[in-house]
Amino acid sequence: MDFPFDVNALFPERITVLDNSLSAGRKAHGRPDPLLQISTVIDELGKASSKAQQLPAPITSAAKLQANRHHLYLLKDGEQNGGRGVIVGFLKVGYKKLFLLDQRGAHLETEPLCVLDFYVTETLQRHGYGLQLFDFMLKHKRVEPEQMAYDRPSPKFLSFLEKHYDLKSSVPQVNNFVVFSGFFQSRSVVQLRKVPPKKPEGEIKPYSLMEREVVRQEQRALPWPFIHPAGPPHSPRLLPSSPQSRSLSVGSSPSRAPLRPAAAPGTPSSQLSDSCRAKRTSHQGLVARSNLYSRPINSRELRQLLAEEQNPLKLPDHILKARLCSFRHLPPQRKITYRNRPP
Ligand SMILES: CC(=O)SCCNC(=O)CCNC(=O)[C@H](O)C(C)(C)COP(=O)(O)OP(=O)(O)OC[C@H]1O[C@@H](n2cnc3c(N)ncnc32)[C@H](O)[C@@H]1OP(=O)(O)O
Repeated sequence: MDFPFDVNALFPERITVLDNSLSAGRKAHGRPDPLLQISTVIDELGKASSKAQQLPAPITSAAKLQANRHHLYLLKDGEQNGGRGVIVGFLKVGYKKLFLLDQRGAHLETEPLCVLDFYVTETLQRHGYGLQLFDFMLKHKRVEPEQMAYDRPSPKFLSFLEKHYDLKSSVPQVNNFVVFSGFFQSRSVVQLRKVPPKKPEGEIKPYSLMEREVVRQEQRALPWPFIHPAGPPHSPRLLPSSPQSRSLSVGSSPSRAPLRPAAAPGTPSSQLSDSCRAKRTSHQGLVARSNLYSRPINSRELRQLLAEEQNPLKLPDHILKARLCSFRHLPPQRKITYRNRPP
């Protein structure tokens, strides 16, 4: 990527490390860094990178770099463009607080160094420039590739990591970050801290845990309401906190689509995250519908509810109510008492 100014004068080193000061280090003839030109370079690279990754907007810009404690490594080829130099690419890293799941599904709070953006000019890709940038950064930060987290890595980047650093077995996460199996063995990532256990009334579990649970439950036991909890018969509200509602949320219904297998190594965790979001929404809808009843719903009703949850054209609640009533041919008023009036 060339610019209408002398890249060599702006960036004397082959690889320049920029931080939030946007200073390229050595000041030319005692003058301050030409901030405007450095900003132009960063902004143009950010745009090119987002285009290459088909992102809706750049995730790298001069303004963003100034506002964060990230490091941006900028690689030039000083001999091109009539000796004025061209920019070959960049790599941006920074520390992030992340909640990650280890191989056993334990939830950990971590603060690893993350690769946030990485780009080599199209015409210069697959010439080893990416490796030069990455190796430089590893030495500068004194970190190993498996100790790092990768923010939604592209297929090219995943291929790069596998080829150069033999990183291929990723540990599925519920966020967009990818970590590899060595991550949790590494002592230096042990800003690792176990997240204190959630209260029983806590949130829905991460998807990967839910999947494990449902497999176990499907193998072992019938879901609620086939097994009734030891609770009063007229207190059947499915609270999101109850273990029953959790088993509902993980798809124990026979009518639910087959479970996806655990994310394959290298699969971008964004897909997992999307699926997780969908399942949570479904769970919440299901619980909301179940809450319409002042008694435990039976197995047929449960199946019907699950089927409705899967149906993109969800039925209005009053039709759903009528359908559920028709199961036992009882008039609606004897059958169901609403806790909440239907909309
Ligand atoms: C967290 C993130 O930043 S994700 C975003 C990553 N960035 C992008 O996807 C933007 C477009 N891609 C690029 O800019 C570059 O391809 C980079 C930065 C990923 C790699 O830089 P390069 O200079 O091409 O890497 P380098 O030459 O050192 O290594 C080449 C290896 O990278 C991978 N790679 C690079 N380009 C490609 C490609 N077009 N298709 C598939 N794999 C590729 C391959 O493993 C390749 O080895 P191979 O040629 O033997 O198959």
